[in-house]
Amino acid sequence: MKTLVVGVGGMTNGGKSTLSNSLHQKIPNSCIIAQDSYFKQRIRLIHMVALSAVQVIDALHMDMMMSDINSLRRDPESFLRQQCQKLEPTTMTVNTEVIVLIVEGFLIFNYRPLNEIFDRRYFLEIPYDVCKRRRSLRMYTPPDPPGYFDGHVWPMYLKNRQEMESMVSDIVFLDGLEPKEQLLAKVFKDVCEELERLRGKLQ
Ligand SMILES: Nc1ncnc2c1ncn2[C@@H]1O[C@H](COP(=O)(O)OP(=O)(O)O)[C@@H](O)[C@H]1O
Ligand SMILES: NC(=O)c1ccc[n+]([C@@H]2O[C@H](COP(=O)(O)O)[C@@H](O)[C@H]2O)c1
Repeated sequence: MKTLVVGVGGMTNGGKSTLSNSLHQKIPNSCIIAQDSYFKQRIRLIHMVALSAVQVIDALHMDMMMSDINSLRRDPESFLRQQCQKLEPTTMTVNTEVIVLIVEGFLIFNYRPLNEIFDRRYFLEIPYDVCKRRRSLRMYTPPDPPGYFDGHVWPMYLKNRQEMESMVSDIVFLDGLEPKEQLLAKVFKDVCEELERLRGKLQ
């Protein structure tokens, strides 16, 4: 069984989870692995002053994330049977030759081993003021302290983005201001075309 791996990256509040969940709903035999589920526990509990450390790849258990992704690619059926509590609810029937794995997160393109396995890469971007407003409406654990967005989140986004652009070139940038339905239609069409190509190759 072949896995088509779709990366949905982007800045905080760019709309990654929204797009990934809608894609998952629309694509039979798909599942999501979200980078947010791999934050280190120590970082979650850390005192506010150290929150800058949260915006970097070292704050995440990328080894565990890779291990889950590799297990899923090796044997989707048994992986999903074991992990169904941990992953997003799945529309998987598994009875297929290709499954679509949607990997979403704010630093998915900043980790080389993960980067290498994507068949398609998308990056959702929104302007500074929209990002700041959307983020101010969200409640994180731990919550953002005052001044956190301008002091850490935005500067680290700029730094991580620069690093990403020096590492990867074939990213499709998406305007996160576009209506959700429009973004979904665009990516869905693209993924369907890729699936057709892949199925053609497998025959
Ligand atoms: N295309 C869009 N247009 C307007 N608002 C959006 C869009 N996509 C997501 N949102 C909103 O932005 C906020 C953050 O979306 P979310 O998908 O959780 O972002 P991320 O996973 O990138 O942090 C949510 O309130 C969501 O409803
Ligand atoms: N889910 C967690 O355990 C956790 C822990 C620390 C920070 N965060 C925040 O999550 C953000 C990334 O997620 P979004 O891209 O969904 O905003 C980071 O900017 C970080 O501040 C999440």
